[in-house]
Amino acid sequence: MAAPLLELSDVCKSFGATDVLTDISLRVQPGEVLCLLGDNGAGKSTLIKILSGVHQPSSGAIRANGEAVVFRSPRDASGHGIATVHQFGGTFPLMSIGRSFFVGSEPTKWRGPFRRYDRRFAGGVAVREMQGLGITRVTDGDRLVGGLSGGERQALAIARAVYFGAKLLILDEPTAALGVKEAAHVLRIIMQARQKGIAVVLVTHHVTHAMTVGDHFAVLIRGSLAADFRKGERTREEITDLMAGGEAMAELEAEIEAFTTTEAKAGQL
Ligand SMILES: Nc1ncnc2c1ncn2[C@@H]1O[C@H](COP(=O)(O)OP(=O)(O)OP(=O)(O)O)[C@@H](O)[C@H]1O
Repeated sequence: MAAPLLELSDVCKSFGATDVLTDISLRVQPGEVLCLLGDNGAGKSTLIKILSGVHQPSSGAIRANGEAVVFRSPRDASGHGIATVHQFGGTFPLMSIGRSFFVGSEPTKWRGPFRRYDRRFAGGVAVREMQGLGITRVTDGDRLVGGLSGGERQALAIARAVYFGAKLLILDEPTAALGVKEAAHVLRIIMQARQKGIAVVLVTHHVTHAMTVGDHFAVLIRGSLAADFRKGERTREEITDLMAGGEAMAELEAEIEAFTTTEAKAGQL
């Protein structure tokens, strides 16, 4: 079997005296969707910041395609084909779709002192790539990003990452602020990326969304890897329990049961 696209071995991260991640070992294979699950504060953001070069591990190792790597900056990670898309697509509301698609590597036309940003080319490519992801309502690359819906912005950011050669997409809560239809569309786009052999690390609180597209699941509890399993190995209830730390859900159920019993007794008096 080929070396994993990305492999973490015993990665730990502390901020001062606070241990945020402890001994995280994980593998991401090409064309697989790894869902990173966990309650608030479990360490998901810290872990994806390590994968994307924003933070460096305090200890442990990272390998990309079997070779030891150190991501000192997001640029290092993107040099290895790792692209992160944040909740609102990380796009610029006051920029046109074309400009936002090419920001940092604007295409130009003409030469020497006449060299200009090629607005038509940029807009055309951005629209074509978004349409390729099923966003057919966007037909004008000069439209402002601010006028796009949340799902369309996610699609723009994903289309951009794929166009520039991402091999691993990190999607941070991509469906959190979306309605049902838009969320479904973003999940479809994730499946399209997967079909192209792109790996996806999907951070989400939505167990249903994770179960719809995930091949591989990692659950973090208080900075440790509480479970690492593949599709079909756990039920929805087991995953929800794990995410809530198990006892929390059991306690809540017991509380609700006690409350219902008391209410029922009071009603009988
Ligand atoms: N720079 C930092 N300095 C100190 N502690 C930090 C820092 N960054 C994160 N933490 C702590 O690490 C823990 C994990 O935070 P993190 O943001 O990674 O969790 P999360 O799983 O992404 O949570 P959420 O789902 O709420 O975004 C939290 O207790 C947080 O306070």
